[in-house]
Amino acid sequence: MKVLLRLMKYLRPSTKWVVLSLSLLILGTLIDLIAPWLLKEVFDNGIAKKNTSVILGLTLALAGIQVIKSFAMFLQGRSQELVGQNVVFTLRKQMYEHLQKLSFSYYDKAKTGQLMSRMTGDIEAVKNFIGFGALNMVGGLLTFIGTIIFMVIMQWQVTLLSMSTIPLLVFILFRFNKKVGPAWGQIREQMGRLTTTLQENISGIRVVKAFAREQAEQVKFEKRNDENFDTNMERAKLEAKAFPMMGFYGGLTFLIMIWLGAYYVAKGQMTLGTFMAFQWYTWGIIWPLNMLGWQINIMQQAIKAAPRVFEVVDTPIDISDPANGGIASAPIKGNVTFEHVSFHFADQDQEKEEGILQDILLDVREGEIIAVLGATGSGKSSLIALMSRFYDVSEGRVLIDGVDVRDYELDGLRRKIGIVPQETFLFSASIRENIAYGVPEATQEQIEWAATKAQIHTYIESMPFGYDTLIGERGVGLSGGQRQRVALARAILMDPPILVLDEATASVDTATESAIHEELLEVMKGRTTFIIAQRLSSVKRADRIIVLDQGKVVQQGTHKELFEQDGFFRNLFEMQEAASVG
Ligand SMILES: Nc1ncnc2c1ncn2[C@@H]1O[C@H](COP(=O)(O)OP(=O)(O)OP(=O)(O)O)[C@@H](O)[C@H]1O
Repeated sequence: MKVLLRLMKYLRPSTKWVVLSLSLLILGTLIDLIAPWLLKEVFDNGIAKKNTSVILGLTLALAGIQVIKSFAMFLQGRSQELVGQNVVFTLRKQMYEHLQKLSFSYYDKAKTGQLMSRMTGDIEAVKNFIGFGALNMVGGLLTFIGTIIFMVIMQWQVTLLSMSTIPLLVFILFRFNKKVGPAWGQIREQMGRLTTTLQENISGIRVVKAFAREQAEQVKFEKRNDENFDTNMERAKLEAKAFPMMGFYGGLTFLIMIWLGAYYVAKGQMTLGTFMAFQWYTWGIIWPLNMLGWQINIMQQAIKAAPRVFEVVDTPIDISDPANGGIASAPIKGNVTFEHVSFHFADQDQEKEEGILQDILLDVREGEIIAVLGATGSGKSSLIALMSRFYDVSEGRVLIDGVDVRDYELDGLRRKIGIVPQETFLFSASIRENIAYGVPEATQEQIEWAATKAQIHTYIESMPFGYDTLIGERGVGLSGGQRQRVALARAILMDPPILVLDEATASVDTATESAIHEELLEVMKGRTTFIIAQRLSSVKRADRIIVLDQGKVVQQGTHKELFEQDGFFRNLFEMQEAASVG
């Protein structure tokens, strides 16, 4: 009920269309109720009294109201669809906007397939109810009640006696509603899991093929498909049990009405016209009840689908602008301070697990080049993520130019930090659009300048369509290193005071890496740059190197200072030296 009430709130912006649709529905129902009455008059006042002008007049009246009804139903269908589409539009917009605002913590756990299924199938189920089922239910109810009233006025004994089967019909419907609800809940959930399996399979198809796991994947998918098939069959079984029974009791109503009606006509307690009208009216009782089965289906789907959408929309946004809107980021120069920073992920058990970062103290001057080294999983990427507020610190503060990052206007803060992430994501658009992603208004010269700095300009020029070359969603047509260079150009183009290169040259060969670093020297000038790297060759230009180990800074200093100390840095140096000699 709560879900339905919440869904009804989405109708508010379309109030005038809802009112129009309802009014037309009432008009259509009234016409349906008047038509059998006119038929009764044709028999009783036309045929019985052999009055042809009454017959003609009433037939014309019947035709007239049918024309009006057709027109009303056309308009009603249009306005009803508009109401449904408006609700879908608003829900989809709300969900998409909310997804844009949710933080990394949410996406760490979110399943893409589930989100896609909620955005499409679940919202569609809601639309079917709002834009079709709900109003039809109201229409059915009006027809049902109106028909009984008209019939009782005409001949109450036959009406009440022929309706003796109705309580049974209502009982069947009640039971059906109770059982079909959970089935629809399962079906919606299974559709989400099915889409997730499909999405993961397609995204990971290269791994699937490389490990020859197609057969196993097929089995996994089949299992999900089977589950969905079985639940749908269970639901169909419920329908198969309920609907024919309803049809049977409906038919019985009709039979009783004919039998009793004929009996009453024969006894002279009912006119032939009323008898004929009753045959028509009976459908006004049977039809809404039979339709109610389908309408319950539509309603239950919506009741189970809507909470899946609301769950996303209701997820609290944990990282957002400060309440006062935040400090403008325009003057940021690039001084970065980590002040006793500790960090753990939201789902970590703080009692049992150590923090990902522990009591980090770091002061980076504007324009300084800082290399961050450390073993895999030591917390390098996490440290950097705190600057852009991809996550918020658990303790301490991260300051940029002396201001806590949580006090800046969020978008502005992020635009001041150009990041080349470990994993490059390119959109299915042209190379130009991909490079200009952060600065869509950039000129061709600016884009080419950034591409040159990232050592990718010459390659782009050599492609048949140059900067207009379209790349697929995984950067089809580009190698791993080339993709990384496009991502590098994207960050450079933002002209940020703080630049973060997270293993940004890990996928390029050593010659290209050294060329990129030569070019980057100029780019890095005047910018605070964080270089996360495993290769020492990438960090040799750094002013200072910090070494992380299990979330703590264990070494800090210049190349020379660290080389003179025993520790991770010298070990790494010696290992890489040995490897290059070997
Ligand atoms: N979303 C997450 N939830 C929980 N733990 C996480 C999450 N992301 C990373 N971790 C853990 O946090 C630790 C630090 O990860 P981080 O990515 O910062 O390491 P890193 O030094 O950058 O590693 P690499 O060099 O392999 O990229 C790792 O132990 C990792 O398992």
